[in-house]
Amino acid sequence: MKIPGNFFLVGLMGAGKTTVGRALARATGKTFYDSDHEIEARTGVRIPTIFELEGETGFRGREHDVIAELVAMKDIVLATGGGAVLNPENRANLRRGGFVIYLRASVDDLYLRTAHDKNRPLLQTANPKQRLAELFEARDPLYREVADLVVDTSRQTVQHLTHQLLQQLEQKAYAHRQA
Ligand SMILES: Nc1ncnc2c1ncn2[C@@H]1O[C@H](COP(=O)(O)OP(=O)(O)O)[C@@H](O)[C@H]1O
Ligand SMILES: O=C(O)C1=C[C@@H](OP(=O)(O)O)[C@@H](O)[C@H](O)C1
Ligand SMILES: [Mg+2]
Repeated sequence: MKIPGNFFLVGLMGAGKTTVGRALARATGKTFYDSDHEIEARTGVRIPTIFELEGETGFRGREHDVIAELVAMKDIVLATGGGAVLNPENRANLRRGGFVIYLRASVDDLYLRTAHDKNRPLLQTANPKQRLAELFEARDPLYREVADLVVDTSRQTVQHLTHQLLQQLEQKAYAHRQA
């Protein structure tokens, strides 16, 4: 069954937005985008380099512009960066442009999934688990504010999550305001 519209994934670092988003795009026949990958493709440098050269403010400006462009496209799956929801304009753009899925996970799981990775500048601190807990506290309400669907990803494989999402989206997407 072809499910109409765009799907946008939000959630913290390590929630699986990039991984599940890619699998969901493949399963639905939609085109996959990742706002971080798009920023890297356009600038020719990795995310940590943008943070070094332009600070978080510079990165957020680029993220805003990329998201504003991508939400206007048709039939895509977009994995956003974990901080995309901080900007009210991004939140409005995401809500306007498609069906928003919040991938949720425990701080323990988020930590295990991101601990090895040096490409997340916000977690290069003395206590990354504590940082994740603070970000969870600050952002969970914002993810909930934009979400049409909240999915708990803890102790679930990417394959199972994708299957579960497909089932729920087939049911819900038709009733969605955008359909
Ligand atoms: N449901 C899951 N179970 C186990 N590992 C996962 C799951 N989802 C993602 N991962 C792993 O966690 C890491 C971060 O995933 P990623 O898709 O980059 O998250 P995000 O884009 O939300 O930051 C990757 O190594 C990925 O393979
Ligand atoms: O949470 C954040 O503020 C960020 C999350 C990252 O994306 P992922 O959520 O895909 O890791 C990336 O956009 C950047 O490092 C900032
Ligand atoms: Mg990602």
